[in-house]
Amino acid sequence: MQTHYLSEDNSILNHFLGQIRNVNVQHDSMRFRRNIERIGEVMAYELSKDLHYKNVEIQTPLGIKKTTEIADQLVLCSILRAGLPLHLGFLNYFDSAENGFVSAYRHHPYHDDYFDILVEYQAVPNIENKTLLLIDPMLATGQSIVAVFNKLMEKGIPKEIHIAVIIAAPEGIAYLEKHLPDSCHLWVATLDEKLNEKKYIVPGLGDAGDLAYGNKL
Ligand SMILES: O=P(O)(O)OC[C@H]1O[C@H](OP(=O)(O)OP(=O)(O)O)[C@H](O)[C@@H]1O
Ligand SMILES: O=c1cc[nH]c(=O)[nH]1
Ligand SMILES: [Mg+2]
Repeated sequence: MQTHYLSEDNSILNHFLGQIRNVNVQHDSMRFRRNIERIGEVMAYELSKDLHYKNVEIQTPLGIKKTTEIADQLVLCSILRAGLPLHLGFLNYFDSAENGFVSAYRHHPYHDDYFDILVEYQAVPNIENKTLLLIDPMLATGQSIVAVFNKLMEKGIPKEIHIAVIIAAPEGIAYLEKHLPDSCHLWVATLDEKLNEKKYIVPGLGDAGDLAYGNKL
């Protein structure tokens, strides 16, 4: 797996990342969602440098300009709920992409310390031979992404696969390296220290889904 880290240079990306982490700012849920969306826009721009392009000629009012356009057929697929605002950011830039949505949640069948991932809802277009962007803001254990990835592969084999996350724990990256094909690209906006005993990312930001959409039962 080829992993790309996006926040190593100074840029406006770090400003948005600071706001989604900051306990004095992140509880403004409209700003939180908008910042996640803005991060999606920055990530889409960075990822676009790695796509394939075709030559085109554009007719302007005064002449013809030779330029390039994205040649790939993109499918954006995000994991509910927290993937929604990040998905929107990617879609703002990749506006002709097809879109898929898959649910995944941590299910605690016995006690708080054990969970498995349930993938129930799927609304996904044909991904065969296309460029799949799998989108989720948080890569903690990596189990949600791998569970969703395995479900998606039942539907077809994409030509290329990019996974885009905002905050990643080293444990999650190691899990993806073990369970996903080597050809996958992983795009990480920022790398954190570790997971805590509840498998939350430290320092992380807390629960991305709750911050975006409120607490759930
Ligand atoms: O790497 P993992 O250990 O699988 O954890 C990461 C998952 O946790 C979050 O979703 P969550 O389960 O909180 O659902 P939500 O978006 O509905 O809040 C996040 O958006 C990922 O999908
Ligand atoms: O730190 C974490 C881990 C899983 N899900 C989140 O939203 N945050
Ligand atoms: Mg959550």
